[in-house]
Amino acid sequence: MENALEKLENILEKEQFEKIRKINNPYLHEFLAEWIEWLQPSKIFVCTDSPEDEEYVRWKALYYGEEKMLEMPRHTVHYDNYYDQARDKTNTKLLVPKGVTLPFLNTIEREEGLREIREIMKGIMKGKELFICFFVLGPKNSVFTIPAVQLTDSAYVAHSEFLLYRKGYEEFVRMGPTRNFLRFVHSAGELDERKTSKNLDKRRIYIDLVDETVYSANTQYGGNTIGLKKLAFRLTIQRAVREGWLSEHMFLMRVNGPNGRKTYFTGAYPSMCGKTSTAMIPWENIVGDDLVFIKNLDGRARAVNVEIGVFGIIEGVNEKDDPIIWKVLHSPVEIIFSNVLVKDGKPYWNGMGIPIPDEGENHSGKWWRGKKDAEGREIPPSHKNARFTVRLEAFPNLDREALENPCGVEVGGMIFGGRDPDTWPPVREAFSWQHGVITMGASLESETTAATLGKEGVRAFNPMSILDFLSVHIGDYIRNYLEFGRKLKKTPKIFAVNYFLRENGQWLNEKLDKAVWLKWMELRVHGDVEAIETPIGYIPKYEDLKALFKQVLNKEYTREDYEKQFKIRVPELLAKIDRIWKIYEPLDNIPEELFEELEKERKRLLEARERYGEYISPFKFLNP
Ligand SMILES: Nc1nc2c(ncn2[C@@H]2O[C@H](COP(=O)(O)OP(=O)(O)O)[C@@H](O)[C@H]2O)c(=O)[nH]1
Ligand SMILES: C=C(OP(=O)(O)O)C(=O)O
Ligand SMILES: [Mn+2]
Repeated sequence: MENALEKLENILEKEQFEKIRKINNPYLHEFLAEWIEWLQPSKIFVCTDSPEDEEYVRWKALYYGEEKMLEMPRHTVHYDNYYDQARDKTNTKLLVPKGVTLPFLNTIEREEGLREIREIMKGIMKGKELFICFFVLGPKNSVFTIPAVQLTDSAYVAHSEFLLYRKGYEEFVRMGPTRNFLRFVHSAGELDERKTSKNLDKRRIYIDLVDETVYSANTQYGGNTIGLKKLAFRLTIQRAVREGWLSEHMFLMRVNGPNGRKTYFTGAYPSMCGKTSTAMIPWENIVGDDLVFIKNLDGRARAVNVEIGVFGIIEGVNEKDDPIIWKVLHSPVEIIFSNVLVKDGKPYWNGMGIPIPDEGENHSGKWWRGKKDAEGREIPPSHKNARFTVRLEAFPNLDREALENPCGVEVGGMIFGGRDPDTWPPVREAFSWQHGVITMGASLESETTAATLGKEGVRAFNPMSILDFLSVHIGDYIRNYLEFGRKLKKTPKIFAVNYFLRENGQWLNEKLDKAVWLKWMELRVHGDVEAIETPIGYIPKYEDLKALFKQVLNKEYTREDYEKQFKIRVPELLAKIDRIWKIYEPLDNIPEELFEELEKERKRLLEARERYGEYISPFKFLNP
């Protein structure tokens, strides 16, 4: 019988085969041979780490019409189908062995799922070119490194990955025979005249936890297709829980303290809830904006950015609030804009703070102001989930050393936050690791956004901002978190933030106020300021915030604003504990500490209500 390598020799052109032959890995060869036979591409290109191969992919994205050039050199625009603009939760499923169920997530029995996805993908690349690409997650040559191979017939997807991930071909050559790599098989499927996926009824994202392989078909939107991003995330969560580390939906940034002190923070907020905009605050430094790995190295929690680029939301990016992103988006560095309005070669998006043309091309095709979609809804100039893809090296505020350090950076603080209109104060600190993990991380709720298909603005349970990606039982996931903290010699402090408090339809905070919360948290990590003890954790003292508002934003911060923002909302907080309790109670396998910690918090709130009433001014806790 022919072995896999011989098969590949027969299928691939000589030049391409030589690239594969250099990788001495029968597991890779088998995977490639099997899938190439199944997908039946008409042409195959293997990407090494050379600049020429990357250039080839970039050029093919233009050649096949998946991207178009814009006026500014190195800028391109890509469109996804009008109905393919966000993550498709309904058709994303975890393949699980018979009899296994996982709370909250769509699952399908593995054999059945594999049969279905194979059927959908059979011959799907006829007439198309397959790109075989190698990358690594995390820095190279480190305890964090996870290699991955991507098969895709979308040059746009491959191009995006070259902007977002470290190249991994040489790593595969170096590794030799090993099964230890993640696998992604993607096809955009049949394309329409606008080069967007046509057969959305057959859109599927199937995650095989056994073979560490993710299949994605008949979709182009990055959140569904870029293998190393949210698809790999499901696989790495599983690995992390198995091996005792953390794979998280978090930004990683440096907050600059007094006298040049550098303190690193991670922040877990659900999609579209402020990770990128927080990590991009001009006077602080970004390391990553979406995914981190955290490991216990020598008793300290150390974190790396999984990626090297940003797939960021462009809506609302304007010169005033996001000066750095704004500048990068207007400079001739390599950028893919997706689902924005284009007129005369220039990209435009909602909320960019300058006049937007009344016509052009956007995610709906030819567009004019007032245009309605098939459902009768008016189409805005750009989609809410329109994005930009760019390398981090384009940003002047990048902490390059932290990005490249194979041992990562020590985490001083971990932040949890979401879109919460009425319950949590803007910032607070947990009493302990366990208190933070349970009452902040595991109790996170957030209003749904346009990052997923479906209704927006619905309050939803989203523990650690990870619910959409959770590939293990939530009880095991939380237990691993608690355990991770217990084993550290020094635990990071845990904080919760809320940028989205509303009263009478008005935000209680401005977008840049978060810069002040960050500075306060930095001071707290080092014990430089005191804080007020409340039933739900420590909150800032008015005087400290007043000084920080002046110093950081040159703004007057009034006592009234402080009281309004930081009052302890007992009824909402109690209702929330009830909601969270009810979610966890029926699940088996939830660590007992979770209920204990929630019960203690409930008791503290009831006592406070007894003494001070339902809505408690923070000043009350200062002078009881
Ligand atoms: N009201 C309000 N909106 C914000 C704030 N920070 C970010 N946003 C908006 O939230 C959306 C998503 O932000 P982004 O940082 O890209 O979220 P990510 O997906 O978590 O990285 C954007 O439309 C921002 O304008 C804030 O402090 N207040
Ligand atoms: C790519 C995504 O990430 P985020 O919105 O968190 O930036 C996504 O959710 O589709
Ligand atoms: Mn983001």
